[in-house]
Amino acid sequence: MTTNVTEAAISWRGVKLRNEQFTLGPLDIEIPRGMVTAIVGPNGSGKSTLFRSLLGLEPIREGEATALGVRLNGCEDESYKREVGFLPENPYGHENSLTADEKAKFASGLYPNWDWEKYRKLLRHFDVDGSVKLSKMSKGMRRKAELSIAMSHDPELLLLDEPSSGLDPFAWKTMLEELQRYMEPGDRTLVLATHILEEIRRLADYILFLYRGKVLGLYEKDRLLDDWRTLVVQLSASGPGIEKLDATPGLQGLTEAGPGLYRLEVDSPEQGEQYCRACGFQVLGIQRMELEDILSCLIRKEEARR
Ligand SMILES: Nc1ncnc2c1ncn2[C@@H]1O[C@H](COP(=O)(O)OP(=O)(O)OP(=O)(O)O)[C@@H](O)[C@H]1O
Repeated sequence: MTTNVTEAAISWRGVKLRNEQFTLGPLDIEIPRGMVTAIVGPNGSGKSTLFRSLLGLEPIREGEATALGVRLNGCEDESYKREVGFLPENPYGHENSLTADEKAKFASGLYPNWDWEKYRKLLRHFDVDGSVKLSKMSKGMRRKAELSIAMSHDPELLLLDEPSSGLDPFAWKTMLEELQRYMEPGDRTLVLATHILEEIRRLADYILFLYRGKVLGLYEKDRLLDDWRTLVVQLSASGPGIEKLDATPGLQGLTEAGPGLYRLEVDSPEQGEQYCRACGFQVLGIQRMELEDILSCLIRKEEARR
């Protein structure tokens, strides 16, 4: 799968990761550079596994994977990791006894671009006291501290696994502001896994849908929300039958909503509507689709294929 963006920050070709219970892939994806990509998918679809593979924590044994131009299979190139910031889904237990400042001190030794001023500014903006032990912080406070640390070397690639988990609405707003500021120079790439639709609406340029370890699609968010519509169509007893509906241009999903009444999910609504009218069907309504409905439709399609 390719986007229309020529340069990719992350590129997978036939990548497969496997353990006893789970297979992720094969993945063929290009995540565009300089953009925000949200990875969206139900629990257990492989979002965190995918992040771990980018950090070398899950070995890639099949396929070709590159990130920031570096080949990741068997990668010993630590310089790549200096350009990456990572916020894991769950905090690391072995860091519990550290204060945020102590963890930051450790990180400052790993990242040549570490910026103490940036770190302090982020802590101030998030209202976190860096002298408190991570284990003594509330869940949200720790999240904010760890996010500040992940961003303080101004990484070229920022990977955030459910960053807003535990954040209150004010902290969430601060996080959005900081992430938007991070993207401002134009050459940074942010990839985040999230279940928060509002976060996707506000931040994402692209959406990568994952389901049961498979990619259902990589879409430009604005196009996706513009293009996908629900058409409600009434068939008449004397007119053409349901088999005609199956040929609707851009048809993604079709459900019966009542006697002779059908709900069509389409990704080319104008052609779909024209076609339905030309067939003599009555188009009773056209509605934009929400992200969750688009994801449900893609999942139903994938389930039908399995
Ligand atoms: N139906 C299931 N029941 C139990 N475990 C599952 C199921 N489906 C997948 N898993 C497990 O989920 C793991 C993949 O999870 P991963 O953390 O990468 O997903 P995720 O998309 O980040 O999920 P979450 O949204 O819950 O954080 C696999 O190791 C697999 O064993």
